[in-house]
This record gives sequence, structure tokens and C-alpha cells, in this order.
Amino acid sequence: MTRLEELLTTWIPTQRWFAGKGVAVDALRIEATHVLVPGVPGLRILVVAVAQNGRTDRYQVLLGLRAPDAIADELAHAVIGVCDSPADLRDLPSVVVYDATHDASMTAYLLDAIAEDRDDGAVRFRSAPGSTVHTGLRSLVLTGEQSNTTLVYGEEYVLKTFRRLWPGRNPDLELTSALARVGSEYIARPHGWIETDVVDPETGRTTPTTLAMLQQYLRSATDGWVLAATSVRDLYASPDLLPGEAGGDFAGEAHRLGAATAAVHRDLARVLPTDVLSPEAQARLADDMAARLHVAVAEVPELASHARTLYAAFEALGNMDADLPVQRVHGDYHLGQVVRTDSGWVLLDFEGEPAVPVRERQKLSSPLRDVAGMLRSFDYAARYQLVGRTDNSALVATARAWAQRNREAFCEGYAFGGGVDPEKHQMVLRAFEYDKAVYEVMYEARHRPHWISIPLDSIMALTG
Ligand SMILES: Nc1ncnc2c1ncn2[C@@H]1O[C@H](COP(=O)(O)OP(=O)(O)O)[C@@H](O)[C@H]1O
Ligand SMILES: O=P(O)(O)O[C@H]1O[C@H](CO)[C@@H](O[C@H]2O[C@H](CO)[C@@H](O)[C@H](O)[C@H]2O)[C@H](O)[C@H]1O
Repeated sequence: MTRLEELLTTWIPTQRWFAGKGVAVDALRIEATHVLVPGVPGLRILVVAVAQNGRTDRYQVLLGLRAPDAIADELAHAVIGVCDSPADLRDLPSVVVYDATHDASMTAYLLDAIAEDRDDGAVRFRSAPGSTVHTGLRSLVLTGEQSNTTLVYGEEYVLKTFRRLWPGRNPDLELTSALARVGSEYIARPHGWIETDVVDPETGRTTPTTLAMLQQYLRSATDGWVLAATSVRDLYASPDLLPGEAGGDFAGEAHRLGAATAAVHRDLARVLPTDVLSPEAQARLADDMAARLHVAVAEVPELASHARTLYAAFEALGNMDADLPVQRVHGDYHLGQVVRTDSGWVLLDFEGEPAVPVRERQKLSSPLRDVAGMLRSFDYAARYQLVGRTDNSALVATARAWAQRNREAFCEGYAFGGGVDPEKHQMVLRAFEYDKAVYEVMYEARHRPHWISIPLDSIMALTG
């Protein structure tokens, strides 16, 4: 009979949220099993350590268990396999295990437990200060290209379950809660969270670690990426027009998004620490960018011919003779992280780069890093519909014009909303844009190789 570890070794690498794609799994160990609903049907939270190529990453698996003949058709797609029963279920020779995020009868438990501030063994469920969580709502899994798994309960809440676990409080919860405390209108209100203790392998300390965050579901939300892509599509349909003349012009939205971004940065600086980088710290920041480029060139040799310009931009940042104010920022800002609601733009997903340890993500950074992220995203939105088109040469200029118009509108909106004027900090902005483009080359190489030409073409255009 099969052990659960064996099933997980096959299943985890096929999941969208698995960060170690393309690298063989050397070993898999279940580090913790939290039994939330005992017996069958049952629900457990597993912390699974996956060793690959000398490093170990931790993932959260919400595991459903049922008797082998008791799995409903609608759960068939979520089945991981049949394995030996765990030690506490010895009266059953085997069980079917499945991804419990798809089982509304099990996920109801999570919402109930948050509403009751339950302590369940080593798992703590908490509602946010001042929130009364409503229960009895059925959950559905949000589909999409995600690093995590998000459940929507009724039309009221989303529960974002963090898949890759790093010891510590997830910045998404930390920053969203901080912004909620000052009444920010640009976030989805946090309603609760789930946490457990994880031993930090670096320090050996037991560290409260966020497993999930419950947040207001924004019913009327449309993804910023979808809106921008629609605008680009409209323009491509009439390429003789200038972006400002086309029906679906996005510049007004880009301006409002810039202003919303500045407001969020202002609030973060108000409630969380700020600093000014010392010249040494500035040099370290530039060195880190150069080190990331070095790794990327080794993995994607096409980058090599542009490396000199990129290194020069990082060096200029390192030697810059001007103050660089830093604060908590979003950290992975792009059009897929913002939604347009009836009342304006809302920023989501403050967790930063999921592949970076929480400790790193908590470091203060320049808000221009987020600005650069969004500018890169305008470039992506403009270019992605050209991927694979052989007739695209005429449209390249159109794409550039669209990205430029929205870049300017966003920067103007950012300055109008009280942020620094990004266009007046070209050296810093350029370094962050290059650094993000290098990150994207690596991201696409690992997750969406068919899109790698997007950041590579931008780097080519940016570096001349
Ligand atoms: N509170 C919310 N209300 C409505 N939609 C949401 C909400 N939170 C997330 N979403 C949708 O889910 C997508 C992914 O959410 P996100 O927090 O960015 O997850 P991930 O870290 O996995 O990328 C968003 O782009 C948005 O479309
Ligand atoms: O999963 P997350 O949303 O936290 O972020 C990761 O995935 C993003 C892709 O979904 C990736 O963003 C890149 O692609 C976007 C278009 O899909 C584009 O708008 C962004 O500018 C580009 O960086 C993001 O980098 C990655 O961390």
C-alpha cells in the first residue's frame, strides 16, 4: 500500500503554487500534522518539507480524508490518491486523500473556527479586532494563476491560504492590518487569520507563522490586469489611432491608480517604521541587484549581452550621492495585484515576493520599487498580446505608445497623490525597473517559459 508521503511527492510538484518546478524532489517529509476534523470525512493541515537540490521549502497542504468508497464525483478532480490510513484511523485499511480546499463541507470548519477564535491544538484561529465573522457560507476556490489558494465564502469573504510557508507573520496580514487600523480605503478589510508555530530553521526559534488570512470579498472587483489588457486589445484593433484617441484609453485609470498607490505608501509610512538608507546600505542594495543579475545570466544566457548596461545602472544606484528614504512597501506590485471596484482602486496581496523569506520581505525599501513594479506591468500588458504573433512589427510601436502613456499617467497620479515625483528620480527608478525585469526573466523561465520574451524584449528596449 502507498504511503501518504509518496502520493504527495507526485502531487505537490504538479500544483500551480509549487515553487520548485523543473527540479527533482530529493525528499519529502511531513513535518507537522494538525488534525482539525478527526475521522472520516476528516480535515488536516499538513506542513510538508520538500528538499530539492540542497534546499528545503515548506508548504501547507489542507488535506481531506474519506473512506475509499465515499468520494463524491464533484471531488474527483481534487483527489490525490489512496493510501494507508494514518495511525489514528487504524480501523480503516486505507483512505482517499484529496485537496480539501475544494470541499465546502470541510472548509466550513475554517470559517467557524475563525468566528469562534478557536485554539485547536497547535493551530490558532483568530478574528480581527472589531470583526464579527459570519458563518454558514459555502466556499469556492478562486481559479487563476496563483502562488497561493484563495477560497471565496458566499459573497462575503476570501480566505487566502498561504501555500509556501516561511516562519513569521505573513506581510500580507501584517500590512493589511496596519492599513486597516488607519482606515485606508484602498484595501480589502481583514477579518481574521489562522496561524501555527513553526520552528525557524535559521534561528531554531519557534515562530508564530500565518497559514491563512480572511478578508473582505470585493464583489464588484475587476482585475487591473484584465482592464489594462482590454484597453490594449481595443487599441490593437485600431492601430492607426493614438492610445489617447482609442475608446478604451486606460490613462485615467492609471492616474487614479498612481494616486491610490501614493496614498497607501503614505499610510504605510505613517504607521510602520521608516528610515533613510546609509551609503553602505545603498551600496548593499545595489550589490544585491547585481548578484540577482549574476544568477539570472547563468540561468538565462540571452541576458548576457545586456548585462553591462544593467550592472552600470545598479552601480550608479550604489554610488548615488542622495538620500534614499525607505519604508514598508507592497514588494510585488503589478496589475494583477490591484482591482477596480465601484468606489475606486483597491490594492491586494501585500505578501511581497512569495519566494523570499518573510524576514527579508520585512526589510524597508524605497516606495519607488513598487512604482517600478507597476511600470513594468504596463509594459507587460502592452507586450503580452504580441507573443507568438508573426505580424507584430507594426504593433510594437503601438505597444510602446500605450505603455508610455500609462506610465506617464501613473507617475503623474503618484505625484498628485502625495508621493515623490517618480520621473524626478530616474536613477533609482531605472535600477528598480531593471531589477524587476531581471526577476521577471527568472520568474518566466521557471513558470511560463513561453512568456520569457516579454521581459527579455523589454530589457533589450530599455538598454538599447
Ligand atoms: N478580497 C478580494 N476580493 C475579490 N477578489 C480577490 C480578493 N483577493 C484576491 N482576489 C482575486 O484573487 C487574485 C489573486 O489574489 P492574490 O492575493 O494576489 O493571490 P496570490 O498571492 O496567490 O497571487 C486577485 O488578482 C484577485 O483577482
Ligand atoms: O503570484 P503573484 O501575483 O504574487 O506574483 C507572481 O506572478 C506574477 C504573474 O502572475 C508575476 O507578474 C508578472 O506577470 C504579470 C502578468 O501576468 C505582469 O503584470 C507583471 O508585471 C510581471 O512581473 C510576478 O512578478 C510574480 O511575483
